[in-house]
Amino acid sequence: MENATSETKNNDQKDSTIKRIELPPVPEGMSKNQWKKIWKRKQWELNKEEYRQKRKVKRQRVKENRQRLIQSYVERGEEIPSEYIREPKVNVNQVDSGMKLIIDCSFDELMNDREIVSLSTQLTRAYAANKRANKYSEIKIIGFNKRLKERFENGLSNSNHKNWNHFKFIEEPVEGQEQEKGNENENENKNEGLMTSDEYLRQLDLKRTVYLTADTEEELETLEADMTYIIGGIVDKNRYKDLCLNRAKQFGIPTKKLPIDKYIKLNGRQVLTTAHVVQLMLSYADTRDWAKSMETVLPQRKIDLVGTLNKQEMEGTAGE
Ligand SMILES: C[S@@+](CC[C@H](N)C(=O)[O-])C[C@H]1O[C@@H](n2cnc3c(N)ncnc32)[C@H](O)[C@@H]1O
Repeated sequence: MENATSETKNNDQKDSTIKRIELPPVPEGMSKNQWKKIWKRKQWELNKEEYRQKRKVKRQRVKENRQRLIQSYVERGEEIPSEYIREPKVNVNQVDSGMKLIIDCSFDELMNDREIVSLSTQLTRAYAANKRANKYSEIKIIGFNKRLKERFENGLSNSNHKNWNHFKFIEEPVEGQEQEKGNENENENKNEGLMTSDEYLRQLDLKRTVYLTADTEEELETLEADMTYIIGGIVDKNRYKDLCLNRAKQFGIPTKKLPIDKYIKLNGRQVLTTAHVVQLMLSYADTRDWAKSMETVLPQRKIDLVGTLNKQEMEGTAGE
């Protein structure tokens, strides 16, 4: 044990790659606490790559040790202790949030190939988040066609997306293909069959549906069970302002924006990625705490820390 401790100490001492700079004097108009937080973040930014490397090496070491240990139990014919058996990546205790989410992916022609790949990755993130959430949501992907569908069927063929739990891909019929209803379709959209995204949006109950968009005035204050929230499935680097707002208007669907401004201050525009919005909704459905959800879901670089702390101090909204 002693050896292990001194080895760790030596490793730390040897680690000259981590740059540490003493806390400079507190800038005027800022509290010491605020400054400390900001300084900590700056130090982290400075050493980001080194930390990433360290984490990678450590993960590999832990993995190898674990495999060696397990192997030794197997070779001795002994039962593997429960602490070495990995928890499944599924949250077995999760309950239905009652909230339904739709990701509207009807924007193929507005994205380039890289953006399609990015959107597919975001959908896999949304699925992973839903699997782990304490409160899951039934999530439907509408407008599933063209390059996105191709990406899942070729590039991501191992993802087994047709069998994802609580996640349905509603395929669009391709031209000349007959509309299927019922169970014949072997993919997961058993009840809906093939359906265009427009058809899907048209049959929604407008009183129980909200299209989320950053381009509207009204804020989403809380989430209600039995409501359907639509999120735009597009990666557009802010090229198409009002795109989803106009789509919602076209179908008479009420629109709301996330109450970001009330809780945190963001660097740049308040337009989030599709995956972050799904994660935020799942987190809020569980915690009922916007500030906490935003701080855990959104990347640090996106949050303006000083602005956020000032805002929360002034408005008393931290953890509200
Ligand atoms: C990358 S954004 C797409 C931006 C696109 N220009 C549009 O018109 O929505 C992905 C989706 O996340 C949701 N979203 C992003 N930021 C949001 C916000 N601040 N409030 C509500 N929804 C937001 C919207 O549904 C949006 O369509």
